Amino acid sequence: MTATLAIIGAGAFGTALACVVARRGADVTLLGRDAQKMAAIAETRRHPSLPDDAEIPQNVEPTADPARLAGARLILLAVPSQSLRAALRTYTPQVASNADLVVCAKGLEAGTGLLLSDVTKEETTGHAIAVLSGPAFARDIVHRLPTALTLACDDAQRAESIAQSLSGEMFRLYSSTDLAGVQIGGALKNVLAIACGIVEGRGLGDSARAALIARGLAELGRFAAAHGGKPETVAGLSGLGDLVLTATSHQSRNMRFGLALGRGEDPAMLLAPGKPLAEGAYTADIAAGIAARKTIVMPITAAVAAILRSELDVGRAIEALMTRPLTSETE
Ligand SMILES: NC(=O)C1=CN([C@@H]2O[C@H](COP(=O)(O)OP(=O)(O)OC[C@H]3O[C@@H](n4cnc5c(N)ncnc54)[C@H](OP(=O)(O)O)[C@@H]3O)[C@@H](O)[C@H]2O)C=CC1
Ligand SMILES: O=C(CO)COP(=O)(O)O
Repeated sequence: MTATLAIIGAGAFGTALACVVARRGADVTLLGRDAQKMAAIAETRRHPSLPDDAEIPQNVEPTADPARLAGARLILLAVPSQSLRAALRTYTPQVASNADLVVCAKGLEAGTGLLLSDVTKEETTGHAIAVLSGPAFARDIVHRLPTALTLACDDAQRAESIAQSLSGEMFRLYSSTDLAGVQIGGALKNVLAIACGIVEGRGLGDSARAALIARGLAELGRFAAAHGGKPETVAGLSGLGDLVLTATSHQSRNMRFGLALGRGEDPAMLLAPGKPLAEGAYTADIAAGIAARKTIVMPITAAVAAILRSELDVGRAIEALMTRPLTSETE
């Protein structure tokens, strides 16, 4: 089988995306880095991070052989944000020069503060680069529950054609040209989900959560605007949509991470190797640094970053947020 679609990163999301595309009848290469794990997925047609009743279709080829990327014309990048640059360096030499690349991770790069599309641009030449983001848990996707996400690319026609080729049964993609706005929504909602988890873990009530979502969305909007993102993107699937999902569901790893912090667990222990991925724990510090340099008002993001650096305890953070000078809601 030579698949024209390949996914780099065989975690929960990469595998769910493989399932959705394969159900349309397309052959899919699912590339992971651990040959043993990939052989087990190929044998059992199950993924350890997905429910047992989610069978991986036979037209998905789980493999650890990068040579299998050669025939693909559309490649989804579904590794965690901080692994993206390394994965691009390892795998893109095997990728056809006319393949389109779709970034599916949600974060900013530590050290550079770059959007992941810009990391991809730096590490590749000549490929069209798109991003996929929006409210959808891997489990919901594999269970064929209705989901809607945004596919963004600078080139509107390319965004539409990639959205067409990935959309499937109960998996609906809307196209956009706002690469920055779509990525910033996906990255920052994880930080705000951690904040909402903290609020719930502390037992601060539903009113506090609602206030945090609204004021968090204002932060997300200011950060997006400073990077050229559009207000309508912030109000759409990849902004408000994903923020509401992640900040209110215990399925979210970022929300669960915040819950544990709110109950007093040590951030370092929660980030130890082998613990579930919480992208917002990295994004908080990166975004807070950018906000400080560019003077973007982001008190919630700054508080989450300070809690994670153990510079502020949760009680003091809440007190500081509630005693900030009163301002207009639109500032
Ligand atoms: N899970 C979800 O519901 C959703 C996730 N996302 C986003 O997708 C991204 C991935 O998340 P998710 O799949 O859940 O994470 P997981 O932790 O389930 O999986 C991450 C996968 O990436 C692999 N990986 C890490 N580094 C590399 C590398 N350098 N080269 C190759 N593979 C690598 C890991 O391999 P190994 O197993 O060998 O460690 C693992 O299989 C995140 O940015 C997340 O925010 C977006 C929407 C929904
Ligand atoms: O991005 C997601 C859903 O849209 C997944 O969120 P978590 O990474 O917090 O589980």
